Amino acid sequence: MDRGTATMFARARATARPGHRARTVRAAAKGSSEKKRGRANERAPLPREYAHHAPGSVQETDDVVRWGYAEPEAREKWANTVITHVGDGSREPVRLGVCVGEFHNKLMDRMLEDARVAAETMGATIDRVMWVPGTYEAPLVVENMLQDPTLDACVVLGYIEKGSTLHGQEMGSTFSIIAKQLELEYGKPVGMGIIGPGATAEQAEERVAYAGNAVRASVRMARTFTPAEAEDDDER
Ligand SMILES: Nc1c(NC[C@H](O)[C@H](O)[C@H](O)CO)[nH]c(=O)[nH]c1=O
Ligand SMILES: CC(=O)[C@@H](O)COP(=O)(O)O
Repeated sequence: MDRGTATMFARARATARPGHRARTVRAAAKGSSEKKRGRANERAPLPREYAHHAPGSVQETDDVVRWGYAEPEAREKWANTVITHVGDGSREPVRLGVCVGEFHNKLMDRMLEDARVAAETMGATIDRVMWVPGTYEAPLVVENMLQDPTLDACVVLGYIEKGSTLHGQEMGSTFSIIAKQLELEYGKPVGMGIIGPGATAEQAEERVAYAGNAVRASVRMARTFTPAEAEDDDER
């Protein structure tokens, strides 16, 4: 990480809302409540519509995954370590906001549908969708969605195409830094369903499933880290 980026993160941490960390921990603890335990471990089959998946991605398989640390011969080595997989054991409903770039409208229609199917499979709902001209417009929408107490997480869908200059790279890294900074500031996950930068149209076609990946990741994250005030709102 270069110095400018490190300074930006340091500033974000310094200005993060006071007490947020405590709320996050409380929310995580709440995740193990009776209510959540009741719906634990239900799994719906995942659709396999697209050819390309992130290699080795756990979310992308319905097969039983065997973890090295859980094998009998490894148990002793890990006996004193708490090992968890974020979001596991919870089917808590998660309310998502989705921000989509109009720049590649046809592809985005398909990514949005992939996101919807993934949300449904995960026991989450997409409660709000906002289309923006392109990825550069997404940061303000992400912030707005994270501020909304009726939403638990936000997912951004986009495609940053291969251009002839560094414009796309600049867009991608600027957006990534801001999105992750906002995630830390608000303590709500921001799912990154962005293809590229630098992806050709053919590569983009094969990566529509990045939308579902981002939904599954942010739903799992929200189940563990959703801030207390968003949950409290539900319980009032
Ligand atoms: N070229 C891509 C864009 N460009 C549009 C910008 O995001 C923005 O709307 C414009 O600069 C006005 O502020 N957006 C993408 O999402 N993907 C691209 O490949
Ligand atoms: C990634 C882009 O925005 C792209 O369309 C712009 O192309 P260029 O890098 O040739 O300006």
